[in-house]
Amino acid sequence: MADTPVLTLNNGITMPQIGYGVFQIPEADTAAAVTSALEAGYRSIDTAAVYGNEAGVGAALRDAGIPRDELFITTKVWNSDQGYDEALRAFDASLARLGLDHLDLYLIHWPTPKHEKYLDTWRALETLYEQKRVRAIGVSNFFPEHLRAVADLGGTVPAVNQIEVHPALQQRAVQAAGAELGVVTEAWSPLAQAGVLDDPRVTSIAATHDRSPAQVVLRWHVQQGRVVIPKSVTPSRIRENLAIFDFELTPAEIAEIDGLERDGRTGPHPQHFN
Ligand SMILES: NC(=O)C1=CN([C@@H]2O[C@H](COP(=O)(O)OP(=O)(O)OC[C@H]3O[C@@H](n4cnc5c(N)ncnc54)[C@H](OP(=O)(O)O)[C@@H]3O)[C@@H](O)[C@H]2O)C=CC1
Ligand SMILES: O=C(O)C(=O)[C@@H](O)[C@H](O)C(=O)CO
Repeated sequence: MADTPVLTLNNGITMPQIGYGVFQIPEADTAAAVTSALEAGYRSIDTAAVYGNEAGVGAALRDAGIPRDELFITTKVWNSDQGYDEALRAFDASLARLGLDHLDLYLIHWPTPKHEKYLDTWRALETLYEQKRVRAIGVSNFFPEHLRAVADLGGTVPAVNQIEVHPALQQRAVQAAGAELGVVTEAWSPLAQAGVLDDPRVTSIAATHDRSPAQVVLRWHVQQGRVVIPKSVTPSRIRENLAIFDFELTPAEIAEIDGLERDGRTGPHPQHFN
């Protein structure tokens, strides 16, 4: 297994700092893509019920024969399954598709504030956690007010908030609110779906280190303590994205990449996505 650094979550369990994301990989291609990732050394896989490819992830896991305790598998409850009973049922369906008997991390995919169900959904995740069917529970696309509302329930604090973060959208207020509560930030679309890789500031830093632009952007994330889950279906890129733990950006280089911020959201806005 590749020597991937881990972060310790607020319940004491560890999570690899890099994982492999499978959004937009068709179900028919998912097993092969995940197999490439596992062969490259990834042990953390990020999927979601709505991606429609949990069964492909499960097939690759079964074929790989890697001991279950070396894997870290995340999936997410979709918006239409929010609510206490609905989320419990959605969890069972995801586990069945994955062919697993427990998950490492289960996330509420979006707060969908209009429906006002995310607190009930959170209580369902707490039940699953208490039953030891999932090793950690968290949220995704939560703004500070959603995080605080969950924390104010007085039960389990989310271990992770998976949000869109990349050089063009840094979400510092959301990250700070999470840090205050002990919530690790996991960056989705960490490469801005490749939209920041040809910026001259990134390519110049990459040339200095004899690395690719993607490696520089992923390194910018991990040096700031975030988990990253880049997606690629290209085996050489899958390997390249994992090879980011043997070089270091200087504080000036980090600051230069910080300068790419431009409110460059690529996905839906959490306040309006239901
Ligand atoms: N919680 C949420 O709401 C969301 C979660 N996610 C999660 O985050 C993961 C990653 O996000 P995603 O939107 O896929 O975007 P990424 O930022 O990971 O970018 C993926 C794109 O970058 C390309 N790419 C990957 N590596 C390289 C490289 N080394 N050099 C050049 N291009 C590269 C890929 O191309 P190619 O595949 O052709 O190689 C693909 O087009 C998802 O798969 C999913 O797991 C994503 C969106 C929302
Ligand atoms: O990829 C995800 O995890 C998402 O939630 C979104 O990208 C979402 O599915 C979407 O694309 C809605 O248009």
